[in-house]
Amino acid sequence: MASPKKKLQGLVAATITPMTENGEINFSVIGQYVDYLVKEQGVKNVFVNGTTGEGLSLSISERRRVAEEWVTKGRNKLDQVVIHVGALSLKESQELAQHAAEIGADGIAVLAPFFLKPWNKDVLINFLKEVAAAAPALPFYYYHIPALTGIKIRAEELLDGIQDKIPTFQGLKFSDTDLLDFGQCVDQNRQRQFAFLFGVDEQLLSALVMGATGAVGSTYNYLGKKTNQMLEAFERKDFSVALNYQFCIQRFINFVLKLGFGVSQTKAIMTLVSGIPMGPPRLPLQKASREFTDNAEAKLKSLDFLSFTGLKDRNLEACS
Ligand SMILES: CC(=O)N[C@@H]([C@@H](O)[C@H](O)[C@H](O)CO)[C@@H](O)CC(=O)C(=O)O
Repeated sequence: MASPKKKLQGLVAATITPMTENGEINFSVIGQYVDYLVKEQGVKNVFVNGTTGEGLSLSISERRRVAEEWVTKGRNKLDQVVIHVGALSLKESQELAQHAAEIGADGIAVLAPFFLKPWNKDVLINFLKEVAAAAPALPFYYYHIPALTGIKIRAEELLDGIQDKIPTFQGLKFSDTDLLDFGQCVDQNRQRQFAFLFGVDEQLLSALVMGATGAVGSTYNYLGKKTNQMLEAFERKDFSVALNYQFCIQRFINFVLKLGFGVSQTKAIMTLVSGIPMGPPRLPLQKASREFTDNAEAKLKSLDFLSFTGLKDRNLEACS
């Protein structure tokens, strides 16, 4: 069984994989990226090679190198580095899981294989179990993201008895809006010390009420500080302040969702806010348009999410 080390909690940034203009991974900025998350956003956990990190668009050797870079650069700075090792091939997933253990990662996460699909819970568990067994000392997280995998097996069902099959099972990364399913995962596992990590940033407050112990998301790369303020307000039971923060964050996410928001746009926003060049995404994704970035920048400024003295006086819709 995995050593019951520190529980993964609080905000976890779903990391972006920085790329150069010609589509190669830009390893050279990852150290700077770690410092930015810790110092500017107060985020000390990362989820590497997931959706935001374009993990499934990288080669296996690239995924290994990205994981190594985050573990190395995060040493003594980050609390936990969790590596997503899901793949369509069980062998590749096992190789990545073993590699994560060798380099000293703090945990692994796996999503459901989504081309040749597991059609029921038992088959999916068998797949996850084989991957987890390749890294028997590492905490294992299931990455539930049905809108992208097309696997609709409810997380509640999957969690039922999961530790009997996967002794290293430590938690769930729940990237879905079904709060009934999420709530039941928490409710039915109260006796267990699982981490329940919510993955829909614009709905995090509702998930905290349901018992989320943390959150993994793309926006914590650049809205980590604001979201941490929401978590702090929730902790001290100042719910109206927490709601105010959530509404503010929603105003931004709602705005960009209407423009068309995904990994490419996350890269553009993060470049703008952090000043660290994240580069373009890899095909089949397309670079965010200039128009998108300009609109996102104006919105960030109007919400006071990006320092800009010009608007401060009018403070159109600033959040505090
Ligand atoms: C579909 C998707 O990309 N969801 C994001 C959210 O953080 C999402 O960007 C945010 O809630 C805005 O909708 C995360 O759940 C993804 C994630 O954690 C990952 O990159 O692994």
